[in-house]
Amino acid sequence: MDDNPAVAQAMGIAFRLAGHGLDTAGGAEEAYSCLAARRYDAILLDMNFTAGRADGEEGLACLARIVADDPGACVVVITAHSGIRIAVAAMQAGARDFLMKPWRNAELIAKVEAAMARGGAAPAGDASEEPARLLGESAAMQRLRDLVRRVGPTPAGVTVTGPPGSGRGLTASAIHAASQGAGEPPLRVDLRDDAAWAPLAGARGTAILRHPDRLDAVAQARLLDRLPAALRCIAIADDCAPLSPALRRRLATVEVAVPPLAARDDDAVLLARHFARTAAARFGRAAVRLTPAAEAAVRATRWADEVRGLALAIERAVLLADQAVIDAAALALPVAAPLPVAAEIDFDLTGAERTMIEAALREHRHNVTHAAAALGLSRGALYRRMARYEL
Ligand SMILES: Nc1ncnc2c1ncn2[C@@H]1O[C@H](COP(=O)(O)OP(=O)(O)OP(=O)(O)O)[C@@H](O)[C@H]1O
Repeated sequence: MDDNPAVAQAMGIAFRLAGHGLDTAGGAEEAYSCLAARRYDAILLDMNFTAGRADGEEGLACLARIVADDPGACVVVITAHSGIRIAVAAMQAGARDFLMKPWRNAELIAKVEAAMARGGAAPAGDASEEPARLLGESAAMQRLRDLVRRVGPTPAGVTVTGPPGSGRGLTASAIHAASQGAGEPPLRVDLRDDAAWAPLAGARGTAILRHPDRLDAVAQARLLDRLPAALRCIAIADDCAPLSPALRRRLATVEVAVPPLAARDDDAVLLARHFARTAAARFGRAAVRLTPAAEAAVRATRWADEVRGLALAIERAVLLADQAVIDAAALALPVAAPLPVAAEIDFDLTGAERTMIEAALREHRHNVTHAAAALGLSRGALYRRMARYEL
């Protein structure tokens, strides 16, 4: 991760010549997106990525987040020649090694290979699963990540609640990845399916149990009987209320509530960019960018099926895009809401425009210059529309 494309390009060549692949990210958001999409053997992290900064604080914050999400991550930090103090702080914070700029390619490759070899153990979690990294910079998501880190290492029964599609499964996986048993894949059981209960007999390690709240009282009592004492349980439910007190004690010592997208500030846009990036890579497309109007639409939409609904809309738009951009029209909103019958269809473009402008103004704290840029309008054009809609 380096904000200087020339550095990233030079390192890319050096690594390819040494027989390794290298993905590059120009900033923290892109780096987290890459790390959420696949597992990496090593991460090279520049310690300053805003022009003019040299205190290493950005890099240290990024390192703390990477290591907190995956304590086994192999991070090698890159500092300027004068940055020995920053390098020491990074080593104390969990980096495996550091490299000074300017670097020699042979030293760069040797350090990264040695750091990987020192790690020894396989990455946390099951390598066949997607990494359990919860993206989002909102206060609500930071609280969720904190809670995951606190309850993950304990043996407590945890129930993850929230709206379907909001990331409950990913959160359950993140709790497992933060636990002592992270090296072993969890047993996954959809409790609605009687036939899927069999592996619970004598099971050890961790089980991720879906939908205990959909069981009736008799089935809940049967489940309680079947759960071996040594099994750590992470449940996923719409709500804890339907659980009997006894089952609640076993499965929901702690409830971890995943917030709906609507409570996550600007995270929908960040996730949309992430899904555009991963979908483009998956479908073999060149990088696809969302226009400011598309981002405003993402922000203003109440996504049916939450994050999953948003991901679906972005993936479809990437597939259908004939250029390297996704505009608001390509999102085909509203996404997963049932289509209204003909008499109810509201072709109110004016209302949609007003909503988007309101969202952009809110987002940019009524800074007209920034809101206009986000909407792809000139300041004058935005002022005219604000006057028209009496905003
Ligand atoms: N914060 C997040 N960061 C990155 N990806 C996310 C995030 N939240 C959800 N996703 C992705 O969105 C999709 C839906 O999430 P997930 O399957 O965890 O939802 P869920 O709440 O378990 O849904 P359901 O219970 O209906 O199956 C997944 O592909 C998941 O990786």
